Amino acid sequence: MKQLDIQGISKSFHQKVVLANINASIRPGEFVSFVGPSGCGKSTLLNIIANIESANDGEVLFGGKNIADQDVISFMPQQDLLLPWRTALQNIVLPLELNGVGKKERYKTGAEVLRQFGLDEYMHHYPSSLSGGMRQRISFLRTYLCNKPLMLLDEPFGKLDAFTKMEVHRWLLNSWEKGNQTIIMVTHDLDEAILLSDRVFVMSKQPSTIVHELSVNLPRPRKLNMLASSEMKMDKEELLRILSSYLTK
Ligand SMILES: Nc1ncnc2c1ncn2[C@@H]1O[C@H](COP(=O)(O)OP(=O)(O)OP(=O)(O)O)[C@@H](O)[C@H]1O
Repeated sequence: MKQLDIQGISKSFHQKVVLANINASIRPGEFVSFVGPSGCGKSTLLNIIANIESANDGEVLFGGKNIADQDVISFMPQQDLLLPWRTALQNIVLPLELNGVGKKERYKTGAEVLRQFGLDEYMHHYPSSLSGGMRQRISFLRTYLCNKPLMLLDEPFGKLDAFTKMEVHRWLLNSWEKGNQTIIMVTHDLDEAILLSDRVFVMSKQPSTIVHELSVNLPRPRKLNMLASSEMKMDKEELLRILSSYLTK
């Protein structure tokens, strides 16, 4: 059963073809990643799914209907877009506020997720006094608290050090495996793509299309120690082989 259907998406900027006929079907509750060379159009594809950019050709359907007509997406873009006049806590509770959740309840929820992320000490800090990695985690939590059926994440953890990234991966796996949210993530980190995803789509250089689809061999529930497993190694070798063959073309 498919939930999200990306059908024949093409996109050009100034007569230059960036995306050329992208097709992918994603099941409800699936976690998929897109990887590919820098500048191949991964963010552009997410922007089109989120209806921030329009495609020149093709359409994106959710449940068989145009996704642009439905309120089903939460989106974490590469730039954190935190509101500078709001503290970390006030930033992450914004989606709850927009959904009419009362002040006491939204601050309680916000404080709890900040605590789980080890950021409670910074809850009353403004974005300008936070590190890039902290801002990225706040931005992720704000997106997560939108609680929509489809979450789009554009390089969500690229600024985190290895240790913090592991903690966030553990948290995300745990919370996502309990729910039924569909996630599409763009990342440059192949270990991250394999550890978290059900499938990894590989995109080629421009004009970019999907050149490979890896069905990840790791069982669910995923654990961080699977990073050292033979299945992980096998999947990573497959991705590296495909990526390197397209990089030289
Ligand atoms: N609004 C725009 N106007 C003109 N060109 C654009 C615009 N947005 C993106 N591009 C171009 O489209 C191409 C794809 O950009 P995009 O940011 O989608 O790539 P990406 O794969 O996400 O890159 P990275 O991995 O480095 O983040 C690039 O050549 C970029 O310059």
